[in-house]
Amino acid sequence: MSTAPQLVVHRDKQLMAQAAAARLITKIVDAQASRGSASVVLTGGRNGNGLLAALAAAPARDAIDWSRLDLWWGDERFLPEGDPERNVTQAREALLDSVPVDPKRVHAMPASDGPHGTDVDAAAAAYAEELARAAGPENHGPVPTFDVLMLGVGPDTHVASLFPELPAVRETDRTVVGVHGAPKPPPTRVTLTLPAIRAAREVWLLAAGEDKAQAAAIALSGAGEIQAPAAGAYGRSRTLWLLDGAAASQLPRSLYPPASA
Ligand SMILES: O=C1O[C@H](COP(=O)(O)O)[C@@H](O)[C@H](O)[C@H]1O
Repeated sequence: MSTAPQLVVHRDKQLMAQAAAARLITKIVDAQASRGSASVVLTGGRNGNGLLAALAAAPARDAIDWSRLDLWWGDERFLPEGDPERNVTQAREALLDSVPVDPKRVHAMPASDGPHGTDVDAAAAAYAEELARAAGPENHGPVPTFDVLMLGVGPDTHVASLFPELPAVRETDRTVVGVHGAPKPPPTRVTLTLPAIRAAREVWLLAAGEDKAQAAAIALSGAGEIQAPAAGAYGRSRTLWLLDGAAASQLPRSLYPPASA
């Protein structure tokens, strides 16, 4: 069942990143207190990396027990290990190299020079198996119930590497698929599908900047998920859109929250 999106609009991009980082710290600490460990799905892109950099700079990051945190990715650019365009490379630079994460709990998606070579479909299947192995009987299907799954919203309404009208956004069975011919470089990618995204307790969509304004307005105004993948991303208990004023500037007034800062 879909959860109705809740919106929080912050003054600007920097404040949004800092507030989202604070929110994430609290979520992780609470999950670790109640379930022993936490699992978070990271996103690539400017807003996702901005949040990670804000988290790295937040003194409260030390409240997290980094050894009891599983990190997954919503998508990956299928490039060689260490390529600066890979989402995991950027996450390492923004945050992961400066905190004591357990390397065994950092579940990066495969690289194009990894065990599956350039076979992106095999790489996607391997990640699906890794997720299935991590899912317990208490979870809802072949992926763990992630505590928080974050998605940067692209200017064309894509989330993860689910681009409008491409086959990946139509997938209803598999949890991870290879993407061929993505309109944003690089063309070959690995992505979670909508069914995997919807297994998360909370899905947070990040949209900051003027170039996200139209995408946010379309996705939040009743568009279909095939044409606007962001519209199909929701969590089991909560779907939260975190925006800045610029990204919220084209939202219908009926959606604009009364007083957020
Ligand atoms: O390529 C990607 O783009 C989106 C959005 O990125 P942004 O720079 O426009 O914020 C991101 O969510 C995705 O993870 C990434 O692979």
